Amino acid sequence: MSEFRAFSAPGKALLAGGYLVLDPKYDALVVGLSARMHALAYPYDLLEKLDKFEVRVRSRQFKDGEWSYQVSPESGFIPVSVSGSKNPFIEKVIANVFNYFKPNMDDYCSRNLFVIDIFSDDAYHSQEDSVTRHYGSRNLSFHSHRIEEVPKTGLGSSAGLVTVLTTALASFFVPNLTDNVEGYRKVIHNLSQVAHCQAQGKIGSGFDVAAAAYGSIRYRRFPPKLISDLPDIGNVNYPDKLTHLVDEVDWNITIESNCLPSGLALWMGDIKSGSETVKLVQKVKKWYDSHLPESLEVYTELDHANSRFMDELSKLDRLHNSHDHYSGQIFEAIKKMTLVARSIRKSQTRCFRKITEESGADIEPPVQTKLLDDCQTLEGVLTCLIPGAGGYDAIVVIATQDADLKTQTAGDKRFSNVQWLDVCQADWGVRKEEEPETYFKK
Ligand SMILES: Nc1ncnc2c1ncn2[C@@H]1O[C@H](COP(=O)(O)OP(=O)(O)OP(=O)(O)O)[C@@H](O)[C@H]1O
Ligand SMILES: C[C@@](O)(CCOP(=O)(O)O)CC(=O)O
Repeated sequence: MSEFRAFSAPGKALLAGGYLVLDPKYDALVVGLSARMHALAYPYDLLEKLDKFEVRVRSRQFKDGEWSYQVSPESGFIPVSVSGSKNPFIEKVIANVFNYFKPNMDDYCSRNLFVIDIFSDDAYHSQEDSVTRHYGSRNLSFHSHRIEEVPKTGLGSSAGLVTVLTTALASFFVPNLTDNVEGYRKVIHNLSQVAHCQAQGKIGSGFDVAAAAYGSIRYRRFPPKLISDLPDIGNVNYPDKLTHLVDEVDWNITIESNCLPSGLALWMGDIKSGSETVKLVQKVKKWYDSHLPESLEVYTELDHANSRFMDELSKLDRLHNSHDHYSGQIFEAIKKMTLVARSIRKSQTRCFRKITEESGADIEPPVQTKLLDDCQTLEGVLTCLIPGAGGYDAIVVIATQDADLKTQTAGDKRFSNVQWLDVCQADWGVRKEEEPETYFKK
């Protein structure tokens, strides 16, 4: 195989199931976004050292955005940095993809250098201190800071990176993957979950990786033990245990396509301040354990509201697919959905406010409740919510397709902290991008 090829994976917004989804008992709804992470894989190249592989990952939109690692079968494919700088997500992808495919040095003796360029769409990061450059047929932001220093908008950049990099790197070992991503989606997903979990310190539910791999879905997590039980990378048993986990083990996971009905639009507003998910999760866990059995009742109420929300969206989606979009029945269904969505939001707000007050984790602080209430007054809005872990990061508004929130909120002081991101729902997961040459700098 000697062709250039490109892949991309979507960002995410968790619309229902925050915190609960950390427990394999509860479902969550996550939508894939139009903002995507891209990987351009170059043809094989030759590295002078014939007893090693080298993976060179370049992310040129960020200062010092280049990471090179060498691996060899003798050392259990433990990546060794040769560029001096480290990126834990890239490192774990390399370790797992190599341990899974176990390439033989002899088969790759003149093809042992793998070069991959990463591009991320603008909505993932704050655009301050950046310049726009034409890159191929795209406009991309180039930042004057290193990746870790650029503020994120919370769209799941690490999950997108891990998933698209896993796909691109795997395409060196399985030539037919490029034209058959669908056939390898499960392997890509499972390997990406392992790598992301290891890089992140095993704290997340994996909903962001699942959305990067599959797009908009109803998601129920795998038992965390599946990954924590793996031996350390480098252990002689690691390759076999990993392969068994990826190919044979039943992950007991739910991944079902569940997207927003096509007549509705998702708006995502970035708020000019942020929250730290890890700290929020720690506080909520502590609250949950110390407030049983009452905390279980709160989770049960939340879960009930979340399930109703997902079911109503699915119902509306089915109706949309079987009717003319302007039929009276659709208008009636949207009107009904608006009422149902508002009662669901009331219930969610009551629960999140209670958790906020009792745990000290600002999941839905009063200013955010007020902002959501203000959004609710805008024309065409069905419902609004605080995505993911909540806090001060972002809001999501679900509106009819003709509602223009940018125009409605322009100059309105109530929304002065909100920056509407240029994203919409795009419910497909990782995929091949046609015309990889459109990524080349002219
Ligand atoms: N374009 C990129 N190039 C290289 N590394 C990246 C890129 N995007 C993300 N990363 C890696 O992912 C890290 C950010 O991951 P983190 O999980 O903190 O953010 P996130 O996934 O965007 O979070 P959230 O779930 O809140 O959206 C970066 O510090 C970097 O290591
Ligand atoms: C709190 C949690 O349930 C959601 C976090 O979502 P986000 O990263 O804030 O989009 C954690 C998780 O599921 O990984």
